[in-house]
Amino acid sequence: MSSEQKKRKKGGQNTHLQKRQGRRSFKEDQEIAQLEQVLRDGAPARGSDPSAAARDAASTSYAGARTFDELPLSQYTKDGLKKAKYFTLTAIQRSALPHALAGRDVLGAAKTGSGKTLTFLIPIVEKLYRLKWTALDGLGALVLTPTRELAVQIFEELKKVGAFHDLSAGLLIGGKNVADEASRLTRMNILVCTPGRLLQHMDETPGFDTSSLQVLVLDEADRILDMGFAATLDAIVANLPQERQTMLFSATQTKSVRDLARLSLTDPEYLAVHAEAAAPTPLKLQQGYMVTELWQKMDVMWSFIKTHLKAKTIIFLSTCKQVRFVFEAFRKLRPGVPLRCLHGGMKQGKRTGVFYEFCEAQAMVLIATDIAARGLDFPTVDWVLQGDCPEDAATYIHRVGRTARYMAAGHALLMLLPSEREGALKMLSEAKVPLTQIRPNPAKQQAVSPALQALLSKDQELKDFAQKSLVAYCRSVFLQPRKDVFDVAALPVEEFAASLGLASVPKLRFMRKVKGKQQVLELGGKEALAESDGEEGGEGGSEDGGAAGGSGSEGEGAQGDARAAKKRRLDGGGKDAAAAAGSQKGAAAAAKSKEKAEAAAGGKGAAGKGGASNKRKVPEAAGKVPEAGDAGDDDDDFLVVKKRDVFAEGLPEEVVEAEEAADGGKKKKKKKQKIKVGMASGQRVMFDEQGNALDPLAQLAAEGFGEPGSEEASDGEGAAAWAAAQAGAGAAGVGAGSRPGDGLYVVSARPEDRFKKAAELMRQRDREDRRQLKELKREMKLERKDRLRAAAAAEAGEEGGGRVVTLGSRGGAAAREDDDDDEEDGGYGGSEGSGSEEEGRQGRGRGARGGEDGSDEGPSGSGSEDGGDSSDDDGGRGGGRGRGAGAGPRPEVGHMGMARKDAAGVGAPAGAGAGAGAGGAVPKKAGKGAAGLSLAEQEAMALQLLGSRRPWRPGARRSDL
Ligand SMILES: Nc1ncnc2c1ncn2[C@@H]1O[C@H](COP(=O)(O)OP(=O)(O)OP(=O)(O)O)[C@@H](O)[C@H]1O
Repeated sequence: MSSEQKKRKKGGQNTHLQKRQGRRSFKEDQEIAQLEQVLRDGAPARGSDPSAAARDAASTSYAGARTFDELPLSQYTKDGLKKAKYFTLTAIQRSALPHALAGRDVLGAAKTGSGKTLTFLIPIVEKLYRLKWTALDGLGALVLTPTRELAVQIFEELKKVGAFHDLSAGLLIGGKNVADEASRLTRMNILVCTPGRLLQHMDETPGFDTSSLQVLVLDEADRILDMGFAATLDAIVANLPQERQTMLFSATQTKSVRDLARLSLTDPEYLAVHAEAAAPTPLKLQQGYMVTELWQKMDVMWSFIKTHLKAKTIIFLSTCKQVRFVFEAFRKLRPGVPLRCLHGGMKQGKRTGVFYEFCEAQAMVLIATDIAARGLDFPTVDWVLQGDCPEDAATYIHRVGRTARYMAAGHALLMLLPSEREGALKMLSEAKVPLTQIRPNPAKQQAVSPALQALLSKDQELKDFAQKSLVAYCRSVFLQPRKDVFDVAALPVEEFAASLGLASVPKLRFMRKVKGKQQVLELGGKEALAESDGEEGGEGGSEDGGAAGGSGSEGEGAQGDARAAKKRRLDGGGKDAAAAAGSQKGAAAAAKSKEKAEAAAGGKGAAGKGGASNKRKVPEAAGKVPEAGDAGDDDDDFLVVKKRDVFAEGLPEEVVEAEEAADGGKKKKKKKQKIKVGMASGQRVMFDEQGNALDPLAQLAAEGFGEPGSEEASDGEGAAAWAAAQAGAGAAGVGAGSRPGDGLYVVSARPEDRFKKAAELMRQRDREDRRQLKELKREMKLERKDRLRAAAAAEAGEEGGGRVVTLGSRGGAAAREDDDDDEEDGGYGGSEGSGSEEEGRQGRGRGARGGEDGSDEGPSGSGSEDGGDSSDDDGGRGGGRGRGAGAGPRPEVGHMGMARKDAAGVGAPAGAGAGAGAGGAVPKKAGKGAAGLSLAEQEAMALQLLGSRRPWRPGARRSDL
């Protein structure tokens, strides 16, 4: 190292040391002084909306700023924003940032996807910068979020905003090793965390000091303030200094004075930028609802998926157990689009993997609980389908807010039971949610129940899932506090069970049949809960929170609270529930016939076949049911009844029905292509280089069976046969003799011999295939083990302090200084870390696509199975061979479910996944052709081949002969 370099390095270290001691460069000091002055002099008037102010370049006021450059921000923050391509402010940023930068308490409310995250991250980073915060100053800011995924997402955004700052940030979420996290907490300046884990550290980690905290942020504030987190939050706040800046953000903001008092806000600025808007949901979001009988739900969801194969969709269901069952069942039926699931019962690594995978997918269906309802910024989601009615309008707004984010458009469809229709529509219209009724297109509806029945009869685990799913759903309805919407007595449980593929209804102790109708027992809340908990083997549905009345913890470590809250609610609400259900009986019974008639009209698909009766008629022909090869054609056809704008009520019902009938009739005539799932094809199908299916004999011939020069031809028998054929081929009935080198084929004279030989050869190849497949599986198993080991190592590394990052790449010396720690701890420093992460993401993305390829191209082949299934098993990190992607050398990258570009994920996945899919698949057309030929026909074809004047070459079509 030259002396100049040494000097520079020393200088850099000195600078870093100075910064650690709170000393800044002269330039930074100057900038900070200037910023302080502008913020003081130009602060917007209290109670004003800065976005309404006109921008005056001459004035010192920064109210009315339209771009980040016009705000009094440090150059480091401006550079970070520029690097992340953020230039102009969104509405909430225009309104709230000027107040927040001035250090005021803020209550920000704005529609989903409108940029609230930056609105609180920028002031945090700026405040700590202006205070010349250093590692020695400890914790300066806390961001609380209700879910782990949201915390991860905010942490990523923080890395962008703070890319050029010298601040350390950590991610504290449940599911990690607390002891390891503890060792590093003291070094953190900014923490993004879920409440449960933070409180745990406050209770258990010696030296975790929050006394100098400057900023507290509650993202999804109404959720954190609600019953589920109440006790946790109160305990956290009790540990924080009174004097601090507090900011609350949500699309559905709380105004409850009681809530705000708990946080001791000081003269907060309430900024609700879309309060006057016609709707609380994004403008470009098209929203519809569909009335569906409970027993039609599976069909409708399946049909929706099958008719939106190219879309990116989130399906929300009430409970973990429903999500698990629907995911597992649909996955086995291979709809033709990758499926993933997300719920609180999953391990954290898997959850994070699915989160990133769904972020990157082009077309995918994510089946999720309300754990995914809030804050998650999945790019380009096309559809949000709510399979179960949300517990309240806020949940509805957050769920649909996963689509149509920022400037994008999106679609949302809500499925309502006839018994929920009136109450839910009233609840949503009070919240000003614009909804239009949509009817399913009967011609596009597919019944899935027969396939489910078949699956469940063979798969005990899936059957258990189905039973638990049914119980969890009924219980969630039973526990819903809004009795004007949810009526457990109105649930047609038997028909529902049949629609899930169950032969009988599992025991529901909280419901009892009385005179053929299900009625809620007049049980006390606790009793009901105890019974239903016991029923599910103690696997409480509390993790699903949402459905259980909104108090669930979403698996965030506040389960104690959730359970307590649930019990409280039940104590007070159980009897109410029973009473309400009782009082609803009469009205419900009266309303039911009308509702059912409407539902039957609305859901003519299955109902059309099943009639308008309430009784579930499970379609008889199991073959009719969804198959991998079934058309998943035009998006929206399922929802758009022909010649009808479903978002604008139009044609009279009779006309539509007539059209539907006519259409349906036509469609029925079309014979559907089927692949017999699970049935052995009995035939090997081979493909030439162009991918054309070849019949076995042709393939054998093409590959040189009996060909001169080949083993067969060169052995005595082959040569003799050739000679014999030359001499008197006609006598042998072959007539195909030719000289070696002509490219014609010489075979044994007797067809039986030839077939015997061919059969033996095929058997040999089958054996070889099986061996190779076994080998492949073994390799994949080893890979998976390696990956798991790497992931475990990464987790262990990361658990050593959650995720930690030093914000800022300019402190090169700092980054270097911390490098050792970062490696050891599974953290990573500054921009280098994010760079490799980006690469990793790409790698993993490709891996995923490899899996998709495998899955899509080989519906029943081994390749597809390896690709599709195992990708799910692994938390959906790509499929096929591409799954090796997870094993990157940097543990932190592995933990986040991402792979490095140089890992197997790039080269191998698509090719391997697709290859395996194609190789193992039995495409219908080819399989049928081969299977359909009798021995004599095959013989005739062989003769035709053998008698051809032109040699058969791989790649030649049969018609070329
Ligand atoms: N000023 C901006 N310019 C460009 N894009 C932005 C800007 N601010 C935010 N975004 C982008 O808009 C998207 C939504 O932002 P964000 O997640 O902060 O929304 P939100 O209001 O918090 O939504 P939710 O209520 O669902 O939590 C993100 O992808 C973000 O990168």
